[in-house]
Amino acid sequence: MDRSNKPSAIGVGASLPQPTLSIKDNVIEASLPSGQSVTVHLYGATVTSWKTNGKEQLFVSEKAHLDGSKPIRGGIPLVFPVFGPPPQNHATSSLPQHGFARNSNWEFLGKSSSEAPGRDGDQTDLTVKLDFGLSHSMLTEEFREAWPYEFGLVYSVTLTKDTLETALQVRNEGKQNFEFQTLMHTYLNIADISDIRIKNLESKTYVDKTLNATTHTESSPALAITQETDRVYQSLDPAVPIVVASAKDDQPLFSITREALNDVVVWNPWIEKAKGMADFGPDEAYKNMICVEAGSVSGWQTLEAGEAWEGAQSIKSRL
Ligand SMILES: O=P(O)(O)OC[C@H]1O[C@H](O)[C@H](O)[C@@H](O)[C@@H]1O
Repeated sequence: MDRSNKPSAIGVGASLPQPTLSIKDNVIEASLPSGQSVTVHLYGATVTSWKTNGKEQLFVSEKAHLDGSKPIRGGIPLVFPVFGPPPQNHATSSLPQHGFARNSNWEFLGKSSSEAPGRDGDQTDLTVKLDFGLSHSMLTEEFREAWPYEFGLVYSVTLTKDTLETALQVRNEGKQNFEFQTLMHTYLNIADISDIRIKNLESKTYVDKTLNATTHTESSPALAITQETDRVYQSLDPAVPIVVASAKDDQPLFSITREALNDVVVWNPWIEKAKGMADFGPDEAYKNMICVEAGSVSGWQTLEAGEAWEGAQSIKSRL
C-alpha cells in the first residue's frame, strides 16, 4: 500500500486523461480514466459504491437510509471509537453501538492524484485519493459530551485500477490519553453466499458472538457461511490476505490485506436477523453480502496526548 502523495507528473501540460471528481449533495464521487469509481457520503465518510469494470463491489441495502438519519446499512461504515455495544464503566459507555464516526457529518479535505508504476514497465497507473476529516468540534453536542476527548480523524479513500484502500489516522489533539477501537465494516457484494469460501482463517482464535461470546479455534481452511455468523478473529498477521474465494473455481473474488488492523470480523445476519433489521432489504439480500471487517477491536488502543495512530486495509477485487 503506497499512500505517499507523489504529485502527478503527467497532466501538467499533457493531454493524458485525469481522474474526475464530482461533489453533489454531500456525496463525493471520483473516477479513474480506466473506468473505476468510488462514491463516499460525507455522512459517516461512508464509502457507498466501488465499481470496477462497471461491476459494483460493495453491497448496500435497498432500504439503507441515505439522508443522515441513521448509519448507512452497507458500503463501508467506519466504526470508532468503540466496536459493538460499549462496555459499562468505560469512557465510551454513553456512546451508541459502534461509536459516532458512522453517524457524524465529516468534511471533505480534498482530492490528490498520484501515479503508481504500471504493470508493464513504462505504462503508468493513476490512483486517486480522497481525504475526509472529523474532529471533536464537528461532533453533535450529544456526542461531544459522551466522549469529551480532543481528537482528529483523517480518513483516506484511495482508488487504484484494481484496489480500494481505506486508511484511518487517529490523532490525540488533547491533553489526556484516550482509548479507542476502530473497524472498517466492509459489506462485500457477492452473487450468492453459498458460492463463497473465506480463506486464511484456519487455526486462528475467534470469539463467536452468536454463541455467548465464547472463544473457539477455526478448523476450516475455507470457511463456508451456512447460518448466522458473527465472529471476531483475533491477532491475525495483517500482511496475510483474508481471501473471499469462489467455491466453484477456488479463485479469489476479494483479497484483503491490512496494516495495524489485527482483528477481522466475519458477519452475515442470515434469514431471521436480516428480516429483523428495518433498514435491511430485500429480505433475501443476506445472500448477496458478506461483511469482512478489518479492525482493532479485541482490546483497546491507547493514544497518548499528541500521538497519532494509523490503520488501513487494501481490498483487491477480481476484475
Ligand atoms: O446493526 P449494526 O449496528 O450496524 O451492526 C451490525 C453488526 O456489526 C458487526 O459485524 C457486529 O459484529 C455485529 O454483531 C453487528 O450485528
